[in-house]
Amino acid sequence: MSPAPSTADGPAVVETFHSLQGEGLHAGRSAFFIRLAGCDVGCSWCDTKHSWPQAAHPLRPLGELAAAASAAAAAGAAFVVITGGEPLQQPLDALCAALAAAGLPLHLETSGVGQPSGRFDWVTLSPKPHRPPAADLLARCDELKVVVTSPADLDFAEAMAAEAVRLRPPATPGPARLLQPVWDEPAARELAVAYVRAHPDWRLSLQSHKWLGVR
Ligand SMILES: C[S@@+](CC[C@H](N)C(=O)[O-])C[C@H]1O[C@@H](n2cnc3c(N)ncnc32)[C@H](O)[C@@H]1O
Ligand SMILES: Nc1nc2[nH]cc(C(=O)O)c2c(=O)[nH]1
Ligand code: SF4
Ligand SMILES: [Mg+2]
Repeated sequence: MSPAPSTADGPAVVETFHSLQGEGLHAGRSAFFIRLAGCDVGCSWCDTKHSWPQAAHPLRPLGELAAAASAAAAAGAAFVVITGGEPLQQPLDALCAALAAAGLPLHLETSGVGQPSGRFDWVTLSPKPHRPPAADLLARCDELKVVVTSPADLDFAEAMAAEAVRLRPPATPGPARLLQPVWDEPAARELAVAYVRAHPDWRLSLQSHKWLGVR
């Protein structure tokens, strides 16, 4: 009989699921999600507050997560999304190395608060005004996805986009620019829609999974 898998080498995980990417430039594509536990960023409108206490969630063995990602790949997932909680609050090198066995691109959803680690094919940075992101994430991210609750968030979004460009070598394209209205607030939706209509560098990101009622 083989020994029970060790959890000592795995991260604390809230949930894993196979759905469609609901947000950002890859919205609408089949994706396997790994939601890591732990976040101390404290966004008042966070839709995942149950993920905040890391110790409330079980450690999952790396081999089990890699096997789940491989099964999702066989079932049609086009990429793996590591989200949370705040994924940068756990070390990601070993997790990314283990997930390579599934052969899927790895995407990261992060606020940029924490210690950058791991190797990713796509980085979504959703910076928060009260906890500015690490400069290396801003310099490397593929998309900038700013949650909009008030007009000040639009100024913050422009400042983050300008900084992301400033931190890159000359003539390097900046990240894709997305505004995501905070969920279920019509005034925030109107603000984001009006801004994108007048600013062609920006595009709207809706949390389409919530509109669809899927995970
Ligand atoms: C739950 S967070 C996890 C990843 C990471 N902690 C972060 O904030 O980017 C996933 C995404 O959902 C966004 N988000 C969280 N709560 C939201 C809400 N109520 N409305 C719209 N977007 C939200 C975050 O800004 C982030 O882009
Ligand atoms: N379908 C779906 N797409 C998502 N994109 C980012 C998510 C997240 O919570 O990070 C998320 C999520 O929770 N569900
Ligand atoms: S950083 Fe992400 S997970 Fe943490 S509180 Fe903010 S939205 Fe929620
Ligand atoms: Mg979500």
